[in-house]
Amino acid sequence: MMGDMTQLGSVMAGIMFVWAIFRQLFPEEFRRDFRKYTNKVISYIYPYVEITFHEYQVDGWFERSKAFVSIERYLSTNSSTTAKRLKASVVKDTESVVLSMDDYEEVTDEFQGIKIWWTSSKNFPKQQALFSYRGEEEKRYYRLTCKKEHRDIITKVYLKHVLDEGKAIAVRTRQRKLYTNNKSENWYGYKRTTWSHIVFEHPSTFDTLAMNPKKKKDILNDLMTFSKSKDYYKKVGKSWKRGYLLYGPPGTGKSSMIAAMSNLLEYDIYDLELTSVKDNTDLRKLLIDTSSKSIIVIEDIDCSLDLTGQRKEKKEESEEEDKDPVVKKAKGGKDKDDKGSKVTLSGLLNFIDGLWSACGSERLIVFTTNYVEKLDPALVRRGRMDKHIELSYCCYETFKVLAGNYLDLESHELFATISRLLEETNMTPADVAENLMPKSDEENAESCLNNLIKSLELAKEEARLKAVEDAKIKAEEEAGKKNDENGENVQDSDAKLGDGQGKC
Ligand SMILES: Nc1ncnc2c1ncn2[C@@H]1O[C@H](COP(=O)(O)OP(=O)(O)OP(=O)(O)O)[C@@H](O)[C@H]1O
Repeated sequence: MMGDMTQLGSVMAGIMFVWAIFRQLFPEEFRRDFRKYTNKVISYIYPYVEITFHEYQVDGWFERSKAFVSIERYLSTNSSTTAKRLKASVVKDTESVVLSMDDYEEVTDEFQGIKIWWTSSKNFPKQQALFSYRGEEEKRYYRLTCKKEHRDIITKVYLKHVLDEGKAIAVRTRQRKLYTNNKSENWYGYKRTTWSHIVFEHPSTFDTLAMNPKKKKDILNDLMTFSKSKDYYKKVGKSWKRGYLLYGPPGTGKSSMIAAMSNLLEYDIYDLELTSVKDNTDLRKLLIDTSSKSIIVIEDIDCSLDLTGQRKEKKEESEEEDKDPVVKKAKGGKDKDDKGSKVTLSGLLNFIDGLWSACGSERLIVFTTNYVEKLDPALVRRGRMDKHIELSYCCYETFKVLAGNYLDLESHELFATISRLLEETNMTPADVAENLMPKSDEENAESCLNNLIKSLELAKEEARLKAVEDAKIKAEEEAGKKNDENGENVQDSDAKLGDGQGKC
């Protein structure tokens, strides 16, 4: 053993000696040329092609290359069963463990009968810098090797397949987020609005959503067609986005539908609070900061800003405030200089379909309102809000979905009474759902249905009394008008929710 060690030591010493002589005799330039030519010769006879994908792009210090990330995801599904050494990492966005092949591992892949070898490796920095930055750290890379004759199919078809598949895996495994905008101030006092997010987990789906089945199917088809229409939008020269206007009384399922849309398409949600947006520039910045595959929601658009179709009148009122005719301070009217939102209708229209709106793709823009008739027609015209969806009071079809969800009931003898009562009175799906929920262990499906019947009868009676009261007030007003020779201006009371609204 001692003898072997001595022998090995003398061999090593010999090699070092020869290397030192070689370095002295042949300067660095010569060695570089030598390497260049040997590489050339080898490339003639070497039957393989190698493509390297670095983790960080030359011009991107801190951002990992998208191709590298996609390949990592793609290989993680492949390599976790074939590679012998795996590396586990927790992905920040998903907080789930992702297994990928460890450095210096090799896995093989097969595509259309072609064999492809993937290796992972890293380069080390030449010297350790005092202040390390991205360029001086270890540089990881993946290397693809394939036979020369397969070069075309690998570069033109296989790589696209890997990148697409990697992206799809990332979408499948990511956790969706719910973003909201807040005012923030950086260390030098500059105020701007930024997005903050939480993980989005909402149980609402199109299965649990109670509405007319035909209408639901139509919306589902529309959404699915949209999500698969990338090429179509490109062909017709439109940016890949679609506007939805959801309107109806409170508690009819507008928010539930947005959650169901997000769960169906696996999109993030950006819940935009317009009153916190300083001005149009701020709004544009927020838009640029949104990602693709997302739903941008502005809830209660009629309350967010005054966009009620009275632009001309507002123009006169607000001329001193701003040159733009529709500048209006946020609801609650705050000081113009600082707190109030100066977002204008034109700013909002630009947000929806201006040039900037084309950055990012595969996006839904959803407005919700309880008072559709109050919105400026320009805001909701087709092309901007492509699909107008009315969510209305509970009808029998809606009730049947809720009864299935809440009580596991498909039919019951009390259904006929409920059907009749629903035709005679207005009750939101939220209220129907509340009545169907068992409140104690003693309650069963039948007692819940009876609770609903009682509530419906009560609501019917209340509506009758209110109608009598309204008729009385109206009659008094008419009489007052007649008596008043000067014709005092009596304002109409606000339209009551649900009056004249259809169901389903
Ligand atoms: N169509 C529906 N299908 C299933 N559940 C519903 C439906 N409508 C309302 N609900 C139930 O009522 C609750 C409130 O509904 P939701 O918040 O979606 O109504 P909304 O129309 O957005 O109300 P608002 O205008 O006040 O925001 C939901 O959490 C859900 O449980």
